Amino acid sequence: MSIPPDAPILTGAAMREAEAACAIQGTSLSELMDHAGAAVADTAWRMAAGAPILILCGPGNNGGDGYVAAQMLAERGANARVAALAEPATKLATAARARWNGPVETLDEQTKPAPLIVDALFGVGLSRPLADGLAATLRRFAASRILAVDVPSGADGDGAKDWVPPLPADVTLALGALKPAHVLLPTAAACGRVLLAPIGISANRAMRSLPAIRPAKPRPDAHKFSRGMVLVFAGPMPGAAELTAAAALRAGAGYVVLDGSERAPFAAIIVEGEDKFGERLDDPRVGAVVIGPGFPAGDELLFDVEAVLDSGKPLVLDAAAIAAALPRLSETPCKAILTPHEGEFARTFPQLYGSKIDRAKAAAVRTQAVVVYKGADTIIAAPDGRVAAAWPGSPWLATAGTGDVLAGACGAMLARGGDPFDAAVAAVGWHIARGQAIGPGLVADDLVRA
Ligand SMILES: NC(=O)C1=CN([C@@H]2O[C@H](COP(=O)(O)OP(=O)(O)OC[C@H]3O[C@@H](n4cnc5c(N)ncnc54)[C@H](OP(=O)(O)O)[C@@H]3O)[C@@H](O)[C@H]2O)[C@H](O)CC1
Ligand SMILES: [K+]
Repeated sequence: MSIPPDAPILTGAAMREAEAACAIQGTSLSELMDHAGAAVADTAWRMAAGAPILILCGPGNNGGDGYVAAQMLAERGANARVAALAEPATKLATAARARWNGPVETLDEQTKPAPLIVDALFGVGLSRPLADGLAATLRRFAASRILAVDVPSGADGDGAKDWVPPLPADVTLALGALKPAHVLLPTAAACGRVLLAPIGISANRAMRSLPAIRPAKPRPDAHKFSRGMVLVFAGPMPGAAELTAAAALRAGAGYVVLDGSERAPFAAIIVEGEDKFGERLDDPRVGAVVIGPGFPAGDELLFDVEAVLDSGKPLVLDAAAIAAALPRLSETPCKAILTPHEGEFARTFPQLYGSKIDRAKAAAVRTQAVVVYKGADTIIAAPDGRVAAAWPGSPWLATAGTGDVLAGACGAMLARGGDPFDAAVAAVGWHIARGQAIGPGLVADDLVRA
């Protein structure tokens, strides 16, 4: 599974806006469909490598892309058949079908498979789950190679419904931009390798996939404090904060202080008693404070979180510290990153609806903080509407303690100064890169070892 890095992500509504802007600038929808169909034909041609191809066409413009591709493949000499679910229901799809010179079979349980199936049944216009009979028909093709046009049919393009496409794709060709369905579970797992075909629209880039991961080199004149000083506050379970502190150092902080713990995970980490925490908050060299790892919810934490908020320092709030800070966050002017996992998010923001992206964005607006909504499909959202989607990440990170490590990496990136959204993106990228590099057998401690 893979996703093109730093690629725009558009919802169905944003896609329609981009189409409309294209039309105003003189590019017709039918030209966009020609570009889409050509990209589908090209990808199918390579995937089939001379083997027969069956193109499944739906009633809308997704089906239109399928007819255009079928005609282009036939003109290239490919052995291409077309099976349709219904008559074309749009002008564009009707015109595309009229251009297809071959026969159109009826798609049903008798339809003979082919080594490559092009799924052009439904794209971003799907409005309800697929009928059971159609889903069963599609499952019969599971042994073939599958190329999905725009999204695997049955997926909600906006990722707001958890409908699972019955025919998972080997390759999904996203048209014009990625869609939320490509980066959010459960649909992301059905997309296989996602490729992006430019079709001529210009996409808003506020929402993007994670950029390619490049480790940032320290400046030639760097010293330990210019690289950022991180203060980690340990709770009653100090092992978690030790991981956090070690991760901050490993992710590039020049100096890390761990308050409230007795053990230093590395000799280079300064350990101090809990009573020193207030004093340290006044240390002007502290570039970021991380609080939450190893804390159960409680008043004691509330007091410390208040102190951090009063200090005005950039901060990373994890686990129980998120709920403790919530009442004051939006009116406290500070740079903050919140790192809730699914359960913490649901408890903290129970009244948010829509896709995981919609909910992360709403939480960022509500708290005026950057929200790293963790999971296999981590979403990073800023209050100004920027979003980065981290799918497919690394499945090896699904193990205890990796969240503590991520909080430390966020602290390190935040302590450098600069924008908290960029810091969170860099931290998530660093975390995934380590997870991918270590792979099988990963335990959280490995992420902070050399
Ligand atoms: N965005 C662009 O710039 C371009 C996109 N292109 C392609 O167009 C599709 C989106 O096309 P659209 O026509 O809006 O929608 P679909 O083709 O996905 O499907 C809509 C039709 O399907 C019917 N429908 C919806 N849900 C179901 C269902 N569960 N079962 C059966 N039928 C369903 C729907 O009928 P309604 O009853 O809901 O009215 C429509 O008939 C995009 O994904 C790209 O592939 C073009 O290439 C142009 C550029
Ligand atoms: K499709």
